[in-house]
Amino acid sequence: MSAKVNDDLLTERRKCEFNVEELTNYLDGGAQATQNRRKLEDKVLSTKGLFDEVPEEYLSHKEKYENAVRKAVVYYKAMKEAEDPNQTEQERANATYRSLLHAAVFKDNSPFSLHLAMFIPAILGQADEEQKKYWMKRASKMEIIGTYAQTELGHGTFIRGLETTATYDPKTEEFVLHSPTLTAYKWWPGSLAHTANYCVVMAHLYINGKSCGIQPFIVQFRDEETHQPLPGIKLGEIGAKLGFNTVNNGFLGFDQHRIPRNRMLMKNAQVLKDGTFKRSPNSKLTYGTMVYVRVVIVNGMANQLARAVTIAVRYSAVRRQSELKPDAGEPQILDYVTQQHKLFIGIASSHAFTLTAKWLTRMYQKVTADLEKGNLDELPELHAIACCLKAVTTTDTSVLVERSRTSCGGHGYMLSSNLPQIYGLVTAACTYEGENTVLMLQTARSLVKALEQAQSGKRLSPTMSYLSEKVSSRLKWDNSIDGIVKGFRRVAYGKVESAMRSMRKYVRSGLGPEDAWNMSSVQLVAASEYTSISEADIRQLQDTYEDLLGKIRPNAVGLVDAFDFRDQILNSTLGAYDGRVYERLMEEALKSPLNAEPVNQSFHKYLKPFMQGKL
Ligand SMILES: CCCCCCCC/C=C\CCCC(=O)SCCNC(=O)CCNC(=O)[C@H](O)C(C)(C)COP(=O)(O)OP(=O)(O)OC[C@H]1O[C@@H](n2cnc3c(N)ncnc32)[C@H](O)[C@@H]1OP(=O)(O)O
Ligand SMILES: Cc1cc2nc3c(=O)[nH]c(=O)nc-3n(C[C@H](O)[C@H](O)[C@H](O)COP(=O)(O)OP(=O)(O)OC[C@H]3O[C@@H](n4cnc5c(N)ncnc54)[C@H](O)[C@@H]3O)c2cc1C
Repeated sequence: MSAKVNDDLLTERRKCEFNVEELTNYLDGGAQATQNRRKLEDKVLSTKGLFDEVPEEYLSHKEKYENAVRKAVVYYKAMKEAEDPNQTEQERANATYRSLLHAAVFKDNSPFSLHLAMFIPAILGQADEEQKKYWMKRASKMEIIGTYAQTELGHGTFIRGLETTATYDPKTEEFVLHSPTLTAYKWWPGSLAHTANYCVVMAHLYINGKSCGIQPFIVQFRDEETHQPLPGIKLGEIGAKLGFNTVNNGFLGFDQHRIPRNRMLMKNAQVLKDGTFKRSPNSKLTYGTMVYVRVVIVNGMANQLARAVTIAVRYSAVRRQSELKPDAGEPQILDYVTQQHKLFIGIASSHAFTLTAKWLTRMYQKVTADLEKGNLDELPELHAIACCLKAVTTTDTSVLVERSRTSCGGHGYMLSSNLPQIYGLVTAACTYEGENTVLMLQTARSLVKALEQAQSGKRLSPTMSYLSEKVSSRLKWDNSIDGIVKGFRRVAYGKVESAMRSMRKYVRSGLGPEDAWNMSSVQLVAASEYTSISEADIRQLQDTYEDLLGKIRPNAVGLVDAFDFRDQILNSTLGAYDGRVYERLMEEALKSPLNAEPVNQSFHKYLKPFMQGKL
């Protein structure tokens, strides 16, 4: 018999003014896609051994990792077995695109996440056809587990400053990988410490003493039978972190470690047997895996934000507190306009990020197809837009998830609410795959070039076209949709123009271009933040903001129900569909090992002698 649903939630669901299932179908890409996703979730989540008897927050650092590896193998097998052979690749991708299935199993991400998120994409994007065929067979069957090892102890942002060397030895037709300094150690790659046995290493290639730039190499670093580190390889775990504590981020040092010539991934650049180096058509093609993951991150943010606001909105419908009017009883905290202001922007932003992610994914697929035909024309724009959207969506999501947590008061601070863990996951994305400030400056670099082109009369790409609009500074915009769009474009134009004017002022004062850039960089970052506003996203804005909040209020629970996250995926005492928050908070509290006995041994060992003055 299912538990009784909280009365307030029942009332909220009765007063919803739209068809929740229709919105769920829209978000999934159609009723069939919803059905496929639910079928996949049913199958996988019914697998034995996927869930923790003891909440993982009560395990040690080592136990958490070992438990996560146990679950990862069960989960991966369940996902493989659940695949519907009659589905197309696209249908399969759609079924997982919106699903946060892994979140039901891993509150703090999986030790396999880098294998799927970067190792396989790096092979697909950087290997030549023969290499792709061999390595994809092994990687897709999980015969090997890989990661992506680029960041070093001393360098993360500045890829051209990476110190790991790969020196070609034509006599043996091998590369010698070496970490010349401590700061050259690879540091951060997920799964690197104890899980993976292969990695794609980004290293500085030298041939006959000449630098050939940063190139990708596929490197085995653990024996496939014994899992022992190979000779010349130093490995370890980097330690406890704010989050990602089951991702097994590690360090790796090379000591003159030799690999065969065919282990350099040679889709873009090649090294022939005699050491002849054939350059890539564009050295930045080596950075392609990062562009791909930045695109994936935008969609990931939409889903994680939807999860957090689902928890917070449902809790806000159940929680009653304080007094809005005398003698009227305690209201639902969702009736406070401040609470609506905190949470409804999160619902809207999640939808905006979903639409943006779909648009960006289509752009990525088009540019990638062009690259296969040797057409690199739109690569710079894809890079600039991917940098901007990754930075803006991760920053906004981190702010909005933290706001969801604090809007739930003390219970939002409980790990059993899952809001702290979701925050830990999303805030990491402000740093990984390119720290956000650095990425915004990459976008700024493209904006400045575009404005210079516009001022010399050249045509601009669609996403930069606002820089060529002769927009009168005396523009009067009303609060119609078109007026708001025009307003954003005017502000965005003004910010780029102001940053550029500032740089020219510094150059006229005698500064070099690099120092002028640095002095104007705060303005340049601000100018980039406006690139991601596009007409489609803000067409829904209405005249006045408070009116809009009032219109959304009766539909708030319906809107988050439409995200269609099952309780196992929310993994939250505050966000369950039935709203039994207090019973769930108590159930989870009683799982604490400290509650196994009424008097803890520390009383007799320390407290009692201390209070009796005997310590
Ligand atoms: C909840 C979300 C789930 C998502 C799933 C994720 C799960 C996995 C979890 C964690 C994974 C994390 C993995 C990592 O973090 S991997 C390491 C990531 N590291 C980085 O991103 C490093 C960032 N740094 C850079 O990208 C570069 O150093 C740089 C900042 C771009 C600078 O590069 P460089 O110095 O070489 O170039 P310049 O600035 O001099 O610019 C020269 C021109 O090159 C163009 N450019 C630069 N990069 C690219 C690119 N990627 N593609 C195309 N073009 C590029 C640049 O625009 C300049 O062009 P111009 O014409 O202006 O000269
Ligand atoms: C959870 C997590 C998982 C990760 N997983 C991986 C992985 O699997 N594989 C991998 O290779 N890496 C991984 N990383 C590493 C990540 O890619 C780097 O942390 C990131 O690229 C930033 O580099 P850094 O940490 O060296 O910071 P730095 O590059 O030292 O930057 C430090 C600060 O300096 C500022 N700064 C640096 N350069 C500039 C500039 N040009 N202009 C203005 N400001 C600047 C930045 O804004 C930043 O705030 C992971 C990181 C995290 C947090």
